Amino acid sequence: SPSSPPARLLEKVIQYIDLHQDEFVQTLKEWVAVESDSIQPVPRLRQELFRMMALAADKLRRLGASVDSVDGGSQQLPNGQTLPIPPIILAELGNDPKKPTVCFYGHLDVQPARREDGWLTDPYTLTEVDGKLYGRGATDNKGPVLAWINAVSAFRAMEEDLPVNIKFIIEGMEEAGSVALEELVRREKDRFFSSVDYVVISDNLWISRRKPALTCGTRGNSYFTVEVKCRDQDFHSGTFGGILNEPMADLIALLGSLVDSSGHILIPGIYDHVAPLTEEEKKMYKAIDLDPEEYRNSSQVKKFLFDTKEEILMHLWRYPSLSIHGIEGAFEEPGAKTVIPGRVIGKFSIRLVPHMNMSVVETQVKQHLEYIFSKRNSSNQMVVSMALGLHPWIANIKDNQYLAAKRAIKTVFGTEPDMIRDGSTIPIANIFQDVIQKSVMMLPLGAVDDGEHAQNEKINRWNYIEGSKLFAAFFLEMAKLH
Ligand SMILES: NCCCC(=O)N[C@@H](Cc1c[nH]cn1)C(=O)O
Ligand SMILES: [Zn+2]
Ligand SMILES: [Zn+2]
Repeated sequence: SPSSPPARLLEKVIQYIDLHQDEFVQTLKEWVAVESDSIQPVPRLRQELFRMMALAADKLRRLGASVDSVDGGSQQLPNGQTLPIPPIILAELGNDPKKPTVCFYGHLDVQPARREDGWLTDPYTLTEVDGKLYGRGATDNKGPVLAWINAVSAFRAMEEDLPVNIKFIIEGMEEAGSVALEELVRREKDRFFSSVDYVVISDNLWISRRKPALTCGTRGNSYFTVEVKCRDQDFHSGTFGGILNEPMADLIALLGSLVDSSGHILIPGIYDHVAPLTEEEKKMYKAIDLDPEEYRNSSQVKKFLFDTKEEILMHLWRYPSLSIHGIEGAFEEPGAKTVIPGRVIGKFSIRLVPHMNMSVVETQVKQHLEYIFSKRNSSNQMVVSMALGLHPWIANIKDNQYLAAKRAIKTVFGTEPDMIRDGSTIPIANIFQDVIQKSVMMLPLGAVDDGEHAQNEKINRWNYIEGSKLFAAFFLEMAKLH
């Protein structure tokens, strides 16, 4: 049919991927075996990250790509130490001006994982149980990066012309805040990115176990610290308890004033600019494949704040949420130490949605906390700062690549995708959209229960292999639309 890719070629590619699936799983096993943890700033793990990036560069070179491993410079740690940042890979395969150029972004660093955290298998030994490939990084994000490479390698192995020009930008510091990435994207705007037409990111999950999805938006995040200080040293509560405004009591009152037990944010004006709910949007939530009971059970939560599918999705995707993350300086070890912390820093963040304004939110938060603090008549000092401001991301789903991806999903999975948003933030999406001004699409491969960042992270063999086919079908559909 005019809307499906050249059927015979796709059939051949699909057959190739099926036949070589054990090799693809073996490569994922080799990549998962590298402890490329970017969070713990220790030299041994940095070496592992460098090894990971070298493995990937080598794989891409063997595919025939020209690869530039761009020096990432160094990272200054709060303790004054510096650590090298692993190189960012810029690679390209094909530069036919008649074809569209699709750039894939991915990351090969992972969250920390230790067997004793509750993993049932060694996190760095990819282990298959009932079709599930368990291992740190299996779904976030080594599996999807390899799925894209598998798709390219299928065309190469069969000596078939690639339907699109391919570029890669692969980093090793995403979990640590994509250190050095934005600067590189800005620097390469008129070089590496000048010929890029589309950017594809596959770094989030479906909302279902079996039904594929296309992501058309993510929430942003404004991350705050609130410091309450009496003095730099701690106190003995026997010697000072009763005669001080205790910083911890002030901080608990401040944090306790932010959100009520129904999840409603208590900061005046915070909902003022949230986009009104439309009828069309309501229909979109209805169409999503999510069983709220199954979701709740598999999350091992007794009760969510909301019962219906529509309410749950809206509160994850289209309303802001406020989360309290932690308190620096609090006494959090086991035991019964009678300390009064002298200086504490509370941390919380607000997930932002269209059309909230970052600087308005910052002012609203600061004014609210100042008001609550002033009512306490405390002699302590309070300082509120917005440590991080990440905007929500909205896709242009009218772009050709969304159409191509929908068609490819239909061909490979035999179904229309769930059109979803994501409650988390993928900051690089806005950077690509704003800096290089190219169309960005999020095309996830992993199932809802893959457990990114958690113990027993996995990707299903089915998702990994069908995902490789999906990317191949997507290349063909993109070529047809060009
Ligand atoms: N499924 C992909 C999630 C990626 C992720 O975890 N992003 C972080 C980014 C962030 C936001 N605020 C600070 N960092 C997230 O928490 O959403
Ligand atoms: Zn990720
Ligand atoms: Zn992650």
